[in-house]
Amino acid sequence: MAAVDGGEVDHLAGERATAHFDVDAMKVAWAGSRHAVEVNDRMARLVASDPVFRKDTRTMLSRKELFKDTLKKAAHAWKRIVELRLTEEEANLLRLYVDQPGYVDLHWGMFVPAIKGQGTEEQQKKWVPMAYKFQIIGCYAQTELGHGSNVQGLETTATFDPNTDEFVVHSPTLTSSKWWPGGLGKASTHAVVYARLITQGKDYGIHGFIVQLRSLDDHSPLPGITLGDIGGKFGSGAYNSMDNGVLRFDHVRIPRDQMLMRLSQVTREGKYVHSDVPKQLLYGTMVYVRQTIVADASKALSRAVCIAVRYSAIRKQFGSQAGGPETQVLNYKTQQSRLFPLLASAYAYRFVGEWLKWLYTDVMQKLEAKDYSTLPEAHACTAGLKSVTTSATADAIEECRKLCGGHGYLNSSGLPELFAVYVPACTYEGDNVVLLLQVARFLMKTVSQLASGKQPVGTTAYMGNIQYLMQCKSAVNTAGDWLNPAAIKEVFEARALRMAVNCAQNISKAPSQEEGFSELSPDLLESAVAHVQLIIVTKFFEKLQQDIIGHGVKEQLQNLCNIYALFLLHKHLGDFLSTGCITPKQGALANEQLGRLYAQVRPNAVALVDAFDYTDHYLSSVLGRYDGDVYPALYAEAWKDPLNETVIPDGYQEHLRPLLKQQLKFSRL
Ligand SMILES: CCCCCCCC(=O)SCCNC(=O)CCNC(=O)[C@H](O)C(C)(C)COP(=O)(O)OP(=O)(O)OC[C@H]1O[C@@H](n2cnc3c(N)ncnc32)[C@H](O)[C@@H]1OP(=O)(O)O
Ligand SMILES: Cc1cc2nc3c(=O)[nH]c(=O)nc-3n(C[C@H](O)[C@H](O)[C@H](O)COP(=O)(O)OP(=O)(O)OC[C@H]3O[C@@H](n4cnc5c(N)ncnc54)[C@H](O)[C@@H]3O)c2cc1C
Repeated sequence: MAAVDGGEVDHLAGERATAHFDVDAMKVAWAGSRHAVEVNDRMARLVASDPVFRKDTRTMLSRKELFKDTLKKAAHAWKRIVELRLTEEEANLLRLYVDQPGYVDLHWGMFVPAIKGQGTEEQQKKWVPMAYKFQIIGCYAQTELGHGSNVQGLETTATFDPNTDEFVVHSPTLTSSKWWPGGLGKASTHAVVYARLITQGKDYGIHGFIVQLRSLDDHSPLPGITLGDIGGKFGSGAYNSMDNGVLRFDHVRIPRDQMLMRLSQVTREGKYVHSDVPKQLLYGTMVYVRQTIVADASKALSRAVCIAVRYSAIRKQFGSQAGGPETQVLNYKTQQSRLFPLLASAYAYRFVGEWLKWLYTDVMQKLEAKDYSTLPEAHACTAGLKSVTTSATADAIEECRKLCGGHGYLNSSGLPELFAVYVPACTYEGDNVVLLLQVARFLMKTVSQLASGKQPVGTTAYMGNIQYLMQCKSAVNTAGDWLNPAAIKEVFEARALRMAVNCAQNISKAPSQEEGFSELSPDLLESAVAHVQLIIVTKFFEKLQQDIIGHGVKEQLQNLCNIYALFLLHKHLGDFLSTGCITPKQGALANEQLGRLYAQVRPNAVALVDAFDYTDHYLSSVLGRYDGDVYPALYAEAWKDPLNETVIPDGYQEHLRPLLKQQLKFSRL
C-alpha cells in the first residue's frame, strides 16, 4: 500500500494502473534497500499519526508562536526517541519527517560533527555524551557580520593567557559579531566558535573553540556574552522557525582545554604546536555537511516534483470543443518538457548523493590511516555537487509552483513554504558561486599537471584521455544513437575537458595566474558546472550497472537517466556546439530523442513519484495528495484561514464602512 494518510477514493487510480513497472521495487531502488524503505515508512507514519507534529496551520502562526511550536516539536520528538528507544538511523529519520527547521538540526548536524571531527579523544569523551543526552545544546558559530565566505577573514579573537591557562574570547569590532548561526539566537547553551588563535603575541589564524553561552540553570547569557535572534527571514513560516543568532564576546574566559585540539594544540606554556596533518582539515565539518546537503537536495526536489506531477494529472484545461473530456495538463508536451527533466533530476541527485556518501566515508577511512591524497577530490566533489544540486533544486521548486498554475501560489499547495525553506541552501554552507570557484581551482590545477604527465584519478580520470577528447567528434547519426551511454559520456567528457583547457589556456595569457583566474571567473564557473554535471551523469550510468531488481524498474531508470543527460545537453547546447563536441544536427537529434523519452515517461509519471513514498503529512500539500482529491481539500483549506473566522472583517467599522458611506462629491463625477 502506498503512502495515503486517509481518503477513500483514489482519483489517480487510472494513472497508477498505466504504470509499466513494479512501484514497490522502485521504492527500494530509490531508498537504497528494502530496510531503508521499511524504516523510512515507519518513521514517516509515526510522525504523521502524532497530533503534536501537525503543521497544516504553520504558515499562519506569528514568529513567536512558530518558534515556541518548534521548541515543543523538538522536545516531543526527543521524548518519542527516548521512549521508543529509537536507533540513530530511526531518530534522524523521525527528525527529518517532523520537517520543521530548528536548533536540533545544527546541534546534530554541525555541533556534534565538529567536536567529533576536530576534538581530541578526551574532548570527545567529555562533550559528545552530554550533547547526545541533550544536557547541552550546541550550535556552529563561524560566520560573522563582516565575513562569511572568507573564513580566513574572520575577526573574533581567542588570546591565550598563560597566567590563568585560559583563552580570552573577544569580539573586537561590530563586524566581528557572530551572525547567522542557527540555534544560537534563543536555544543553544554552547557553541563551537571559530576565532583567530593568538598566543605568545602571534596570530595563528582560525581555530575552533567550545564556548558556553548560557547558564544551564536558568538559560540566561553568561557574563560578557551578548546574544539574540537576527530577525525575520524570507517567507511565512519556513525558515523562521529557526533562531539564527547574533553573538558578541566581551573578554570571555574559557579553559585552555576547550580549544578543539585534534589538529593543533597550545601547550600550558602557550606554545603553538601543529600536527603534521593538512591545515584544511579545519574545514572538515563543512565537507561533511555539504555532503548531507546533496542528499537533502533530492528530498526537496522530489517533494516538489511529486506535488506537481500528481496535480498535473488531476488538473484539466481546454480540449473539449466537441463536449468531450478536457485535457489533463500533464498531457501537454510543454508541461512534460518542463516537468519530466525535474523528475529525472530528482532521481539523478538521489543516486549521486548516495555515491557522495560513499566517497566521504572512503576519504574519512583514508584520513584515519594518514592518507590525505583524496582530500582535494573530496572537497571539489562536495563543493561542486552542493552548488549544482542546490541551485537546480531551488529553481525547480519555483518551476513546480508555476507548473501548478494559480493554486501553486497558495500556501496550502506546500510549494511557497518549501521554496522559502530551501532557497538559503544556495547560500549557507558556502555560497554556490564561491564553491564553484573552488572546483574551478581544482580543475585548473589538474589541467596544469597533465603537461607534467601526472595521471589524474577519481572524478578527473577522464582528463587523462586528453589526446582523444580534445579532437573527437560525436558519431551520433540518428535520434536513437543518443540512447547509447558511451555516446552521451563521450560528449559530456569532451565538453568538460575542452572548457577546462580553454580556460587554462586563456589564464596562461594573463600577466599572472591570479589576474587570469579573476578575469576568467565567469567562464571558470561554467567549466566547473560542466565537470559537475559530468559527475552526476556518470554516477547515474554507474547506478544502472548495479543489480536493479523488479519488473520494469531498470527500464524506467534508463529513461530517466537519458532524459537527465539529454535535457542538460539541450539546455547547454551552446557549450557543446562552441567546443565542437557535436554538430547542430546532432543537437536537434538529441531534442527529438528527448520528446520520445517524455512520451515513455508519461504513463509512468504518477507511479514514479509514488515511489518516493511520501506521506501526505510530509508533503503537506493539498495539490499533491495521494488520493488526488484536490478540489474539496482546497475548498476546505480556505475556510481555515484566520481571515475567515468572522464574516465581517476586523476593520470594517473603522475603515471600510466610512469609505462606503462617504458623502464626498468629486467634481469630475
Ligand atoms: C545541518 C544543515 C543546516 C546547514 C546550515 C548552514 C550552516 C553554515 O552555513 S556554517 C558556515 C559555512 N561557511 C562556509 O561554507 C564558508 C565558505 N568558505 C570556505 O569554505 C572557505 O573559506 C573557502 C574554501 C571559500 C576559501 O578558503 P581559504 O582557505 O580562504 O582559501 P583557498 O586558497 O581557496 O583554500 C586553501 C586550500 O584549502 C583547500 N580547501 C578549501 N576548503 C576546503 C575544504 N572544505 N576541505 C579541504 N580542502 C579545502 C583549497 O582547495 C586550497 O587548497 P590548495 O592550497 O591545495 O589549492
Ligand atoms: C539560513 C542560513 C543559515 C545559516 N546558518 C549558519 C550557521 O549555522 N553557522 C554559520 O556559521 N553560518 C551560517 N550561515 C552563514 C552562511 O554560511 C554564509 O551566509 C555563507 O557562507 C555565505 O557567506 P556570506 O554571507 O559572507 O556571503 P558573501 O560572501 O558576502 O556573498 C555575497 C556575494 O558575493 C559573492 N562573492 C563572495 N566572494 C566571492 C568571490 N571570491 N568571487 C566571486 N564572488 C564572490 C557571492 O557569490 C555573493 O553573490 C547561514 C546562512 C543562512 C542564509
